[in-house]
Amino acid sequence: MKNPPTTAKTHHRKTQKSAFSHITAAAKRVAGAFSLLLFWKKKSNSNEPKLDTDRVHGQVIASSSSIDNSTGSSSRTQSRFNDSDSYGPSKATSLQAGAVAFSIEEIFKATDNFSSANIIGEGGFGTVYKGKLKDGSLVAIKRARKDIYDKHMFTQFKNEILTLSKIEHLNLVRLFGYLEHGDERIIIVEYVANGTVREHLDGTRGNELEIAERLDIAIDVAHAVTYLHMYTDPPIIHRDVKASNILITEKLRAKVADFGLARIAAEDPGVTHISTQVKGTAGYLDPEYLKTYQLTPKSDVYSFGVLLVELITGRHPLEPKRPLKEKVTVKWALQRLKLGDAVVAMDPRLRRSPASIMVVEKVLKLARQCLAPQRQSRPSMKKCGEILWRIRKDFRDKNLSHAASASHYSENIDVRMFNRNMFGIEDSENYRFRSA
Ligand SMILES: Nc1ncnc2c1ncn2[C@@H]1O[C@H](COP(=O)(O)OP(=O)(O)OP(=O)(O)O)[C@@H](O)[C@H]1O
Repeated sequence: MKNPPTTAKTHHRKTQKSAFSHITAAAKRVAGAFSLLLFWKKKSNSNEPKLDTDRVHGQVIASSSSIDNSTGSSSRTQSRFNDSDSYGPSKATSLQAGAVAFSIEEIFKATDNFSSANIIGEGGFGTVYKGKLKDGSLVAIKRARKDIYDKHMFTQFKNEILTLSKIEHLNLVRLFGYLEHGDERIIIVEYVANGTVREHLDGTRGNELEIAERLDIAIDVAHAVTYLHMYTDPPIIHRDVKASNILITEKLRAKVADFGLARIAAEDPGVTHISTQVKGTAGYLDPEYLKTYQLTPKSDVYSFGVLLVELITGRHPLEPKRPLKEKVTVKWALQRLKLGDAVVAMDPRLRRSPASIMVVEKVLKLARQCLAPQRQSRPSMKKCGEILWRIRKDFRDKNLSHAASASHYSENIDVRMFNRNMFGIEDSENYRFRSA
């Protein structure tokens, strides 16, 4: 891989800790930790195991009503995990004294008192500001909307930040820290200058990504998520892989953002999933996760499949204004693939060439695997990265051979031009006749 997963602070999990201690630690860390970011809706009173869905800023929160929303853990989760806390108060306090805890003065200074001139976005969590820290580093400062404040959840979220702030990967947006001050809840992350993949695909940013750039972005995302699945300790399931969570650098490389929905995965190899509320974004949700509430890394693979289709078609996963057959983009695109005319699903803004059409077909084939209804049939994220690498190599090879034959062709043209000038041959028919 071009960017092999590396880190200074996390390690490949080599040691098999006891299943119990891992699950216990994971459960406490994940229990409801990210509900704040989701604008968690208040508890359902029903004990019927039904699926409630709610939509906030395009996000869907679907939860079994047997779930205890105050902790964010399901009854099923609780039966698997107990309540001991690996981040006891003293440990948390000592860690909070580190770089992850910011002061309000630092944030005021960094954002020029939350000047509207520094606003760079608005999301489910609240307003996002661009800021500059004392040491000159640029950061994105995410200020929670006050109406979503929930102290209990934020406390747990802080614990999660302690874990996530240790994660470093070229293709992951670095989480620097947080601030809790009065009714302010703020998260500080690495600033990424060039908008989101969605903005680029929508044409509101940049000059429309070319197929090679889209391929690079897909590879970057595959690396980032592979890293979360395989090389963090404990493993992490992102849970919200989507085009608007992929930030783009000035060099058009991708960084996966928004660990707001991340879950620490169960590490015991015997535990294949964790049971949890269904959270994520409409159009990206793994159908098996929706059905069973069981979250595995393959749920990210499913969302990644949707992202691949987005990159190829340029369309949003759900396109309500389109004709019936085209409303669900993955269905439509995979149908075109099945009919042998994948090129119809190709973003009309992409340049058509034998090489780019080949990429479209191959990437859609990979997307089809990622979108398999049964998670066992989906490839791992690592495998996705490897397949994309091969596709990129094939693309480059094909481009090279195309360029070589084009230069051969242009040499012939030069000869023809020379002949035309020398022999006064005016039209191609004559040329063909005379040169034969
Ligand atoms: N690290 C960052 N660097 C630069 N810009 C960012 C960063 N994070 C967010 N933004 C900008 O702020 C916008 C809102 O981001 P945010 O993560 O709050 O919401 P979202 O992911 O777009 O939506 P949702 O919260 O509903 O998933 C983004 O679309 C992006 O333009």
